[in-house]
Amino acid sequence: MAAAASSWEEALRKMLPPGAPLPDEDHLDYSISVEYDGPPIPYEVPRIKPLENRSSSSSSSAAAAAAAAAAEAAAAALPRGSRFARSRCADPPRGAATESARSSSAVLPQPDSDGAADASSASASASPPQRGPETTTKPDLAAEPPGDPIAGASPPRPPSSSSPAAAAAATGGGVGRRGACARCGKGGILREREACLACGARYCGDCVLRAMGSMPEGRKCVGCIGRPIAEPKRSALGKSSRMLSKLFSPREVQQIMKAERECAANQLRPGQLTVNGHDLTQEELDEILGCPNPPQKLRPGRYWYDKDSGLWGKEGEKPDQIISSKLNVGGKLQPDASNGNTQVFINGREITKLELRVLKLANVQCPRGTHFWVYDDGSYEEEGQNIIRGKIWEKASTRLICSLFSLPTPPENTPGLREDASAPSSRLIPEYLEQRRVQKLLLLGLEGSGSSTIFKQAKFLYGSKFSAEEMQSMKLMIQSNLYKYLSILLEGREQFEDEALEEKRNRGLYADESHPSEESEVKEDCSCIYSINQRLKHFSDWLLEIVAMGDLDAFFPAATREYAPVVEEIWRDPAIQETYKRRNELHSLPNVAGYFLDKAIEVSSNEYEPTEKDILYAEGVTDCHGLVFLEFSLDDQSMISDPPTGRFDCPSSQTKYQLIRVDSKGLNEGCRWLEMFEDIRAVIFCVSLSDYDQMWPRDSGDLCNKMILSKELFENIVNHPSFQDTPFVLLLNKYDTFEEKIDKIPLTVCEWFSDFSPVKPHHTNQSLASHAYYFIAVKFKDLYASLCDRKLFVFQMKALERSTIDDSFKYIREVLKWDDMKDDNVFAVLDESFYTTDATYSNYLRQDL
Ligand SMILES: Nc1nc2c(ncn2[C@@H]2O[C@H](COP(=O)(O)OP(=O)(O)OP(=O)(O)O)[C@@H](O)[C@H]2O)c(=O)[nH]1
Ligand SMILES: [Mg+2]
Repeated sequence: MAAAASSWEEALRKMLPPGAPLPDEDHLDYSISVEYDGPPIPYEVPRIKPLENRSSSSSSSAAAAAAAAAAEAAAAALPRGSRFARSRCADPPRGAATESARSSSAVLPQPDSDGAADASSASASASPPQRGPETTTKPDLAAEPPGDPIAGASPPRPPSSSSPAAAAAATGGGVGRRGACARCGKGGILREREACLACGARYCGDCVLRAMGSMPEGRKCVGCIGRPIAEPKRSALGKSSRMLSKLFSPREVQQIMKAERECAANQLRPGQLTVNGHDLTQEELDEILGCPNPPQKLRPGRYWYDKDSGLWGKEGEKPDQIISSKLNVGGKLQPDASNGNTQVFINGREITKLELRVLKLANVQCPRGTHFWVYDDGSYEEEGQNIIRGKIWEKASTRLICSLFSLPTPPENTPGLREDASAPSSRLIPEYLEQRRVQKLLLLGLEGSGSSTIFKQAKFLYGSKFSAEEMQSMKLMIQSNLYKYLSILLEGREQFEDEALEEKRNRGLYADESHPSEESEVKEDCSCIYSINQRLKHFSDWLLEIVAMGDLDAFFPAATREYAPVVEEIWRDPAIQETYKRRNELHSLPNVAGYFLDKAIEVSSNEYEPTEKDILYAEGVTDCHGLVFLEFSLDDQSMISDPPTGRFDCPSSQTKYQLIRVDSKGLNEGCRWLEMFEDIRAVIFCVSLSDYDQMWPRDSGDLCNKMILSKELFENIVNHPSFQDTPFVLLLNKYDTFEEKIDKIPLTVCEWFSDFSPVKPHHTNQSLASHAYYFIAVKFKDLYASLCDRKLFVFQMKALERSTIDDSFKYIREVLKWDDMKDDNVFAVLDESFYTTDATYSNYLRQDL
């Protein structure tokens, strides 16, 4: 055991930066991702072993066993062959098994004594559910050994305050530890539980069937049957759990879930909903819930509803969904229903700023004072004009824009749904599931950080092709970039020439004093290695003038072919080649300049078609107003940690992602795009590691270190109100260039990193680049924590290597899962274990890894 622990420690030590202490069980996290590319590990990664539930040992030793098993299980969450070593830069583990277990809790919120678990336990104690009439119970359940878990026929029993264990469990104190089973009083917070949707009492796998019986209304204690569910649990309705799938066949689970969703007791009640200012009656509620396309995830609250278009939203907010139109429910739609202030109206409602912007993007003319009439198929006309001007949601691009900005679109099959009205289960259309599963990822970064390369790589990777139109504009962009690169070189050449001649002159003057006879020689020699001939000089002056006037785009690429031979000639000229050797000093010259200038003639030809590599290397990406987006799926089977098996309630194993890239100009211009995004799942912020010695002009024109500019942009984005609760992933890009550079140029040239002083201990063979990488990662993490007191996730990448992009998206997917778990509170996940949130956590409990 000790040997195993020390080998784990050794393995872990190799992954950490030299000198970093081994992580402490309480502080371990996964938030810096590094790729483990060492040799295969010579030992088995520990895996979970089944817990012996029926052990008669004391509760404390059972708890110890449970903790050990959970620890082991958590260690198994590092999948065999995983390329992601989860490492951390603080404090020591004791053996990797316990360590990984802690690491999961480090990513997740710690138990909170006022948390949901307690709340529901407390509610159980405050109002103990009544016993069902058909229930018979045994006298002392705490003393009773857990029976056969499949003994569904055994009499169920709700938690009873007369049972000491249950009472202790309910109050969260005494023998019953937090999260202990409300029936047998055993187990701790790490044990899996099923909770009653009404009273919140939690039961272990051995007791759940006895407590809940055949579940005619889903997961409720027998005594709670007929009672309404607790509202916070509404989102859990119909979502099964691991425990149920262990206890029942998939078909039975389906039936229980159907009952849970559809039984009368679990539905909303009339007084809970207000629509257009009127409380709904039972009939109106029935009409809403029974319509072909009812509101999804309906909760008690105040809503507005536009009968003509079907638009539906929360009072004072933008539309949220499009439901069936013409329902006879609620009062009259008020102009201020959604709190709009645009002076543009749809069916009498003043629309919100966001709706107006999207309408404009969709090319709908809507000056102030316009009153539209919009019908449920999206066709619209101006009030009183009787001419249908088009259909708002007709174009796929408009639907995508709506989806990017979280505005609803009618389901594709809206008309067809009417016919299915009689079948209640047809309401659970997969499309809604799909919609729910779209995750928006916002990709940002300073100019040149690599965000468009990442975007393009994702496009190549996940199968979406560049259209002919995009290819054409990519070609024009590459062609005109040739001139941009050339102008940077020519400008640099002029500067180097001036400096060289100046130096020569100074040397000449010096020589003049000591050797007056050389004077005339020096005066005559006014050329140097950076000098070009008159013809090229003429071209150079002309080009630099165009650039200075900002007219480059007007001249090129129209002039591309005409000047291609000159470009080629200048590029090959020794003076330019000498200048190119000093490209480190030409900060605005991208690394790819040489690549494209080398093939100037080919690129300039009419027939030129950019290759995949050209597209990747090209700076920027063709876009619309600085915004590009891409929709793709990741095969959930390829998760870093494997998904649970047998997920019967999740038909699609593909989560859709929308990758949205806003270019740096869009960010500079008052972040105008950012405020339009609402439900961004994660902000992916890209930083070029190799920027630490680069200078870049601020808006004011003053030069500033580029890493500092990245830092400032990062701070602005983190502080942006749109992203207050959004997880951030930092992609530290261009690690390849960074590795090359770091040995030549010290990291301390950037003042933010002036305290970098690596000490290389003997026991690791980590490179300077890897030290420096960690240092930068931790700088950003500390900065982030100081701004918002959250954890920043960091990923190292080389965007030109496609595999690192794939890995980064898989890492991001994991981050989203961790974030989901955080939202739902891991203890709730453990206790209620709904599939929607447990994909990662389930690995800690699986036995078949
Ligand atoms: N060596 C190296 N070059 C990279 C890497 N990632 C991107 N580049 C290059 O860096 C340059 C800038 O990358 P972009 O993706 O265009 O940067 P950006 O963030 O989109 O910046 P703008 O397009 O200027 O807004 C391009 O020439 C890329 O080919 C990398 O990991 N390593
Ligand atoms: Mg770019």
